[in-house]
Amino acid sequence: MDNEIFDIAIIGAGPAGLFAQFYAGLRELKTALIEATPRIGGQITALYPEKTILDVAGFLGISGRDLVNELKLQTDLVDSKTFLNSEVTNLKKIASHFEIEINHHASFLAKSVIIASGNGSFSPRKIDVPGSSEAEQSGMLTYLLPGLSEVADKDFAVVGGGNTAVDYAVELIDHDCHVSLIHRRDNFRAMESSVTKLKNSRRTNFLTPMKITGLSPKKEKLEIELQSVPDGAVKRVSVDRLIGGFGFTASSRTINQWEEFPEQFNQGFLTNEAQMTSIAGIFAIGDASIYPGKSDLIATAFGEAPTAINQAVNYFDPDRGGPQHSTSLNKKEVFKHDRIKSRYNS
Ligand SMILES: Cc1cc2nc3c(=O)[nH]c(=O)nc-3n(C[C@H](O)[C@H](O)[C@H](O)COP(=O)(O)OP(=O)(O)OC[C@H]3O[C@@H](n4cnc5c(N)ncnc54)[C@H](O)[C@@H]3O)c2cc1C
Repeated sequence: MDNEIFDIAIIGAGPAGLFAQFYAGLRELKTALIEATPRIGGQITALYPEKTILDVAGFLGISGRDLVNELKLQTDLVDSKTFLNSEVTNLKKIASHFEIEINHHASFLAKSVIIASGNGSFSPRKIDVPGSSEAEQSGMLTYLLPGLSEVADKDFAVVGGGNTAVDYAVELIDHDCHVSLIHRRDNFRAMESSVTKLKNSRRTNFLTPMKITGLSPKKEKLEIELQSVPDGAVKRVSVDRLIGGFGFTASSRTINQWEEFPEQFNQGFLTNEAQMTSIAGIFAIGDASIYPGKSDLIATAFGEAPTAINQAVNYFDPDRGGPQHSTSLNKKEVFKHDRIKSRYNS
C-alpha cells in the first residue's frame, strides 16, 4: 500500500465505516477502509451478532449478523479497498496529505481521513487457566457464538455471569443445543427474563457456584475442570465447545498516541455540523464523534457518514460540487459488479 494516495481513508469497519465506504463509492472516490481486527462489523460483530436490532430504518428487525452481511453486500457494489488486521498506529500530516501508518510499519497517504473507530479496538476478556491457550488453538474454546445453523444437539458450555454469557446461552438453547452455564456465583447480572428462560429450559445445566481451573482438549471433546467455590470439590465435564462470555474491552490506547490528534470530549472526537474535527481534513462519525445532542446509535452513524464524505470532498476538491441524489446516478457506471450492472441494463 506504500505510495498510494487515497481520496479518503476510513479508520474502522463498524457500521459507520462500512456505510461511509459505500457512500464514498457512490461519489466515485478512491477509498481505503482500514480495520484493526480480522472482521468487519465493529461492536455488532464483537458484542451482539445474534441479537435483533429494531431501530435501523427499513428493517422490521434484523440480527446483527444479517445487518453486517447486508452492509458488506452494499460495499461490495463499489470500487474500494478494505484492509483487515490493520490497526492505524499513527496519523500525521505531511504537506497537504495525511500519512496513515498501519501496524507500526506500512503507510499510505490520503487527502482526508474519516475516523470511524467507535470506542477503539476490541478484544475479548480471556479465560486464563492451564490449558486455555491449547483449547483456543484447537478451536474448542472461542469467545463468539459460532454460526448457529448447524449446532443443534451439540453440547456447549458458556462461562460468565453477565449479559454476554446469558445471551449466548439463550441463543444456543433457542437453536436446540445443550448448555452448561458456568459461573462462580449463583446469581447472574443479566436480563432477568433471559435468566428465567434458561432456568425453565431442560436444555440448560447450571454449574454454579463454580470456577474453571483447567482445560484439556481431547480428541473430539474439551474437558473442563471445575472447582466448587464454597468447598473446593473438583468436577469434570466434557463439551463440544466452551464459549467465554466475560465480555469485550475496547481500547483507544493506540489512537491516543497518534501525532495528529483532534480535540476530544468524553473520549469522543468533537465534531462540528460538517462532522469535521478540530483538525481540518479529519472527520469523525459514529461512536467516535461527539457533539451536543449526540446519540450513539447505528441510525445516527448512517446519517453522519454521507455528511462526512460530502464535506471531505468539499475539503480536498471544493470545485467538484455535488452531491447528487442517488436516483440520478448512472448505476451501470457506479456499481462495479456485472451482476448488478445487468440489473440496470434494461
Ligand atoms: C450490546 C449492544 C447492543 C446495541 N444495540 C443497539 C441497537 O439496538 N441499536 C443501535 O442503533 N445501536 C445499538 N448499539 C450501539 C451500536 O452498536 C453502536 O452505536 C455502533 O456499533 C457504532 O458504530 P461505529 O461504526 O461508530 O463503531 P464500532 O461499531 O465500535 O466500530 C469501530 C471499529 O473501528 C475499529 N478500530 C478501532 N480503532 C482502530 C484503529 N486504530 N485502526 C483500525 N481500526 C480501528 C474497531 O476494531 C471496530 O471494528 C448497541 C451496542 C451494544 C454494545
